Amino acid sequence: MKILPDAFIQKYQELLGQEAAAFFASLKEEPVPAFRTNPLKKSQQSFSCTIPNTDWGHYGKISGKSAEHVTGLVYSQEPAAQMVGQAAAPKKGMRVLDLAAAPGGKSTHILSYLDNTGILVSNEISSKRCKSLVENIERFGAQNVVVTNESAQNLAKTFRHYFDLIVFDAPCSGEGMFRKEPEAVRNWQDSLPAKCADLQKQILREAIPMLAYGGQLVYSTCTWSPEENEEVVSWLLQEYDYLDIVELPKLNGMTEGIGLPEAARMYPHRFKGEGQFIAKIKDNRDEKAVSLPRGKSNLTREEAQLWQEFAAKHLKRPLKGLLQTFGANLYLLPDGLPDLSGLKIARNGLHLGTFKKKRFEPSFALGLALPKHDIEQSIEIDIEQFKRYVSGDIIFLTDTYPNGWYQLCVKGNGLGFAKVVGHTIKNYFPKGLRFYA
Ligand SMILES: C[S@@+](CC[C@H](N)C(=O)[O-])C[C@H]1O[C@@H](n2cnc3c(N)ncnc32)[C@H](O)[C@@H]1O
Repeated sequence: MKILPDAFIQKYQELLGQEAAAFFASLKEEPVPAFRTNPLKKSQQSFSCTIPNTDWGHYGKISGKSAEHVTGLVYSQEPAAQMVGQAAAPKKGMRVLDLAAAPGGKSTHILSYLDNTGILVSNEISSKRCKSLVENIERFGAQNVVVTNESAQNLAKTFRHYFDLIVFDAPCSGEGMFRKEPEAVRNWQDSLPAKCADLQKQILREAIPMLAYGGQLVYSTCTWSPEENEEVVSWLLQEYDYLDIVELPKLNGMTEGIGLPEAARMYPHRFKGEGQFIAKIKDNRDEKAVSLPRGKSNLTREEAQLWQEFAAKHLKRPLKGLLQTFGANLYLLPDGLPDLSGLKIARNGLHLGTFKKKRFEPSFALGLALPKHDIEQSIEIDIEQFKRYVSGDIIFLTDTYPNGWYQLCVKGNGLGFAKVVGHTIKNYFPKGLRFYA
């Protein structure tokens, strides 16, 4: 790690008193790698080193080139960040907004809880960061998520009082990332926390109108500065008299917020992970249903027929939701969304495939999202074939299969659709994702 700024040392010396030495020593240690398994994938594996008090967390590193990563069975996320999704823990059927979502750690965790019920709007303001968010969401394989590329202010025009839960993992001074990202140390200045706090309050002000009556908000940062944490939460509670703070259980070495015991802090000398702050807030008003104009299907009769033919031949169960096209691409949106036409959309629900001159070609995303028992035809490939396939090669078959579309599976989980022609599987692994394993 880079040398800590003097002003940082002085600030945390004062704040932590006798604990400061242990805190500074922990910042010299290596970061703690970890991952979550994905309960949406039907072929599970057992991994060692479980993180206590979590449903899916494990300590350790999983290669980004492994079949487990590429099929979305695991998502790498350090242990303290895992506590944010856990604090949010949406119930099935909820409408959830992840307001600052890229690259997707909290969103994929939320999707694990929702279990393909309800709706997640996963939003990221930066279009560059949105790309990795979409990739990570697709790999995770959920059918109930839309990715938007918007400011909170614009989102609020569409989603007034809509979300049962909003997770705001705020842009922050990133002190908790000092061990993982040397740049966070380089960028730190004494004045940075106050600047970040101003932005956090502004975004919260824009986001609050999207909270449903009786809804919940989880606010988190990966920094320790009280300005961006307890002070922002206290401001929020003062500004909106219908918001209350909810007590978070202090697990695995979490500590209470400073002067705000309901909130949780994670320091690496106490909690095995990086730095994090979490607060959970509840709108204490009575729940009240709000009706918003709904989105509509826009398929032509020919498109609807081509999709139905494909679905009848290849899928064992009909997919539920709203079908919409964007150009030649067909998407499935979760039921119950308002009309999204005023928003910049990065992923309009589950990408089902593409219409090509009188035929329908299934997408990579669909083959990742569906479990093999929901698909008529699948082919299991071994690890050597997996390595060749992800590098862009075709696969030679020893058995005979009728020509057509098959879901490819590795270790039991989908790796997209591919076409069998004679004794070969043609390569449909997206060019932008190819690599040499
Ligand atoms: C801590 S990161 C989010 C990490 C993410 N939740 C995860 O778990 O993978 C904060 C995000 O806030 C976004 N951001 C920056 N300025 C913003 C703004 N004005 N409104 C909304 N989001 C913003 C950043 O682009 C960044 O992706």
